[in-house]
Amino acid sequence: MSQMVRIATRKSALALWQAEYVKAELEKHHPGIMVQLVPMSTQGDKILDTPLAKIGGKGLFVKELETALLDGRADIAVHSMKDVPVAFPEGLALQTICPREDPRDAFVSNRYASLAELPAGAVVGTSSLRRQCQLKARRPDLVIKDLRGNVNTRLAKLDQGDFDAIILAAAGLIRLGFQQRIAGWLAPEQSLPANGQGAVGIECRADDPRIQQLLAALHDADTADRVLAERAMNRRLQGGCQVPIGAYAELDGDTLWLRGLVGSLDGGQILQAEAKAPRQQAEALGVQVAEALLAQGAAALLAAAYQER
Ligand SMILES: NCc1[nH]cc(CCC(=O)O)c1CC(=O)O
Repeated sequence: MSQMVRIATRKSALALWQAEYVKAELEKHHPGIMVQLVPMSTQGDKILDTPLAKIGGKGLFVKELETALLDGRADIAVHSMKDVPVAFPEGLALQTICPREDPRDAFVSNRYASLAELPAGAVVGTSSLRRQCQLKARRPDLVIKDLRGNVNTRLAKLDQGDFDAIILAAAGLIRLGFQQRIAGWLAPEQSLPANGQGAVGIECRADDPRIQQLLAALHDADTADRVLAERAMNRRLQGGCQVPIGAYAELDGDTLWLRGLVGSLDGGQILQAEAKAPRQQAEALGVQVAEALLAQGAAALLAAAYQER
């Protein structure tokens, strides 16, 4: 009998792209396998009019998918690692991390070629506190407005003229075929990416060796070690909620280089720390960079960001 795998996925274009990608990879590595998508709506998709940080943060995008796994309605769930809370539920495993797409933030505008070209008072759309604080630190003269919705919705709002520019993850734009809309890339020095940005992870039941065996072929160890360090940093700094934190790791041979950032919402204060370690010590590296940020006062900034919501 042929193997069957059911993929729980959100219905947004990006989520469906990622699920189709995993389906195609499974079919490539395991000829004859049957793969089925099980699309579902999550709280994060239903509530579109409120800033994410106010309604409980990123976990809203994954909870329904995880329930489907635990109920046996699906075998795997495909996530943007950025949206997966750092505290992980019991009974589930997230061991498979696919090769990372471009992790940078992208500048998208119909009028201006770069951030530097934006005039004072220009309106920039982003809903991420991380992007907001780094943007305000660099350009306090800009007006930052909240921008929710999936990638297509955000582009539509830009095209309607609601914003002079918007900032989005390059990965989502590239995956959906909107690469030509990227006017400029923000280097990590300008906008340190979120932990896991650009990486797709596959979650399954912890006690499902059949599925785990099938997934092994899709795993990318380089991406996994980078994301492990990034998530360890976020975990040491707090829990799950949306906060102005950047965490970005690169690999040079077998050496991981992790950079971390915590900011105030108004961009008035930006704390930064970085360290290097052998890739085998990814988690310890994350904790080390987090502690360097805490030593500079990160806890107070995060508490203030939490209060303001
Ligand atoms: N928070 C929504 C979300 N989750 C993952 C991506 C982009 C793709 C990725 O980072 O893998 C996006 C959109 C964005 O931030 O612009």
